[in-house]
Amino acid sequence: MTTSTPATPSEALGATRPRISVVGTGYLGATHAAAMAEMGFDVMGVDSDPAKVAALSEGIVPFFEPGLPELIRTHVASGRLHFTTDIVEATAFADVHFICVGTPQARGSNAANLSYVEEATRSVARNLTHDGIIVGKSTVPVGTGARLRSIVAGIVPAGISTELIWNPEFLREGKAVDDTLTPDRIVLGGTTALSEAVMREVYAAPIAIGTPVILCDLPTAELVKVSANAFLATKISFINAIAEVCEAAGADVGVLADALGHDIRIGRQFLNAGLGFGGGCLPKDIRALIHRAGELGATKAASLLQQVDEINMSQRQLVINMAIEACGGSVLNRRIGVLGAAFKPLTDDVRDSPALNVAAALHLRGAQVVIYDPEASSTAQRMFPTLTYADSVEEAATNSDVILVLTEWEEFNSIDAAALREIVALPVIIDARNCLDAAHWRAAGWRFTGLGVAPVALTPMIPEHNSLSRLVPVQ
Ligand SMILES: NC(=O)C1=CN([C@@H]2O[C@H](COP(=O)(O)OP(=O)(O)OC[C@H]3O[C@@H](n4cnc5c(N)ncnc54)[C@H](O)[C@@H]3O)[C@@H](O)[C@H]2O)C=CC1
Ligand SMILES: O=C(O)[C@H]1O[C@H](OP(=O)(O)OP(=O)(O)OC[C@H]2O[C@@H](n3ccc(=O)[nH]c3=O)[C@H](O)[C@@H]2O)[C@H](O)[C@@H](O)[C@@H]1O
Repeated sequence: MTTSTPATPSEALGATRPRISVVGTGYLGATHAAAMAEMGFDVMGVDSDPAKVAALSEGIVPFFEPGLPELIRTHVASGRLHFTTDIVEATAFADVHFICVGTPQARGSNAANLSYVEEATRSVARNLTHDGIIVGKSTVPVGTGARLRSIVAGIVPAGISTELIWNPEFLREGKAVDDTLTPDRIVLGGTTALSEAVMREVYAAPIAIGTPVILCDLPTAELVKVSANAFLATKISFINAIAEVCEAAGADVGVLADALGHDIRIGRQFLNAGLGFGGGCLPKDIRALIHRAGELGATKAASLLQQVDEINMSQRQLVINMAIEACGGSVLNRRIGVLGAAFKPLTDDVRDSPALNVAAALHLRGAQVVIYDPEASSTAQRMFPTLTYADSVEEAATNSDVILVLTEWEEFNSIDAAALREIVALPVIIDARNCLDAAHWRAAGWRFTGLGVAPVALTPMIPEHNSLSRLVPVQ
């Protein structure tokens, strides 16, 4: 890199202020590009999908993410944010190149498919026209950064200096804008003094409000990310395992989770028992970690996470079985109203959605499944075109033999249970996200079942040999 003494870190890259490229403008990249523009940088988003680039260039976000369309429109209009399909244009424009392409689960394996990350990194490196920093943001198995470094070293044009560092992302869909503008932490793996200084300039806004910066080596940065997702997944499977005990013992997992959550060492978040986790990240990230840990001979992590995955997937089967049972042993020709298709509320993302998994499985068993989701009907329709989609809760519920609540959209809390009872064939509801007020539904005459709570009809069991039992009045 430039050896004279630069006034600012970005001047060392030959820029007055680093200009940013974001390669891959999906859920992560589009949000990151918009947030960088919001922080005052000139940004070019690059995507190989021309339709996505065309939409984003017009300020249209091709997926549902609260607050993102406004941010994109603002900065497309301000001229700070551009989109292109041309990597050559982006490498000529920018000094800091964020790699934000997908790392899906490989077909037929638990491993991550790294072909997109590798191709995106290669295309940046081979087209560099001036010194720059390549910043990996995609979630990758440990060891990927080191491998990419050697690839980059072999193809970067002569006379150009570049560094490759890793800066994993922790945003949640549905809260992506806030999470990007005000992250919990900024992890920087494998930086030199120069790249650290440039990244501190890039993240000056969140750093100024106290966001901690964690500097570490490349493998630690890669592992922080997948461990965070693995821990969140473990918390969810833990509570779902305890939910099974609660149900068997007549306890209430919701109350239990609230009580656990008061212990700040545990915390209440990610202790909602129910249908379990899905989405484009948690499932594939724990599987990639199982695979990588296995390759590294780290068998304890692999076997722990294997259990987490198995418990999680068994929740989907549990709900399928509950629906079959509610229909008297077979769902053939029974009408099932499904509320929710997205993998969680506030998104239209249906990648590995537990809701769609359950809905499709029941459809394959001969049920007439009608799905309503406030935002995800179109994405769900693209993935499962043979299922039937409704425009409202009422349409999905009409003549149903059972209703399944599979995504906890806020809207479902304001359903008038009494009015809905009038239009169903049978007033039976399974709340697989434990998000509804059971008392409200039962009072309106519904047979209501949640997960991790004992069936309401059970009478309390008091062992005869317990002398206190004589003191308990018989109801
Ligand atoms: N979605 C999320 O909430 C988060 C995702 N991540 C990670 O970020 C990465 C991206 O995830 P998503 O944004 O969800 O995926 P996505 O599938 O929504 O977006 C990836 C984008 O990259 C584009 N692309 C692929 N190869 C390309 C190339 N060579 N050049 C230019 N564009 C290319 C695709 O067309 C697509 O638009 C993954 O590793 C994921 O694990 C990390 C944190 C949060
Ligand atoms: O790597 C990623 O892509 C991201 O993955 C998750 O974010 P996200 O996939 O958007 O969704 P979460 O909010 O984590 O929810 C994941 C799944 O867990 C389920 N969940 C969540 C919480 C809970 O208590 N119970 C539960 O079943 C949700 O319904 C959902 O299906 C992480 O929370 C982010 O920090 C991370 O950046």
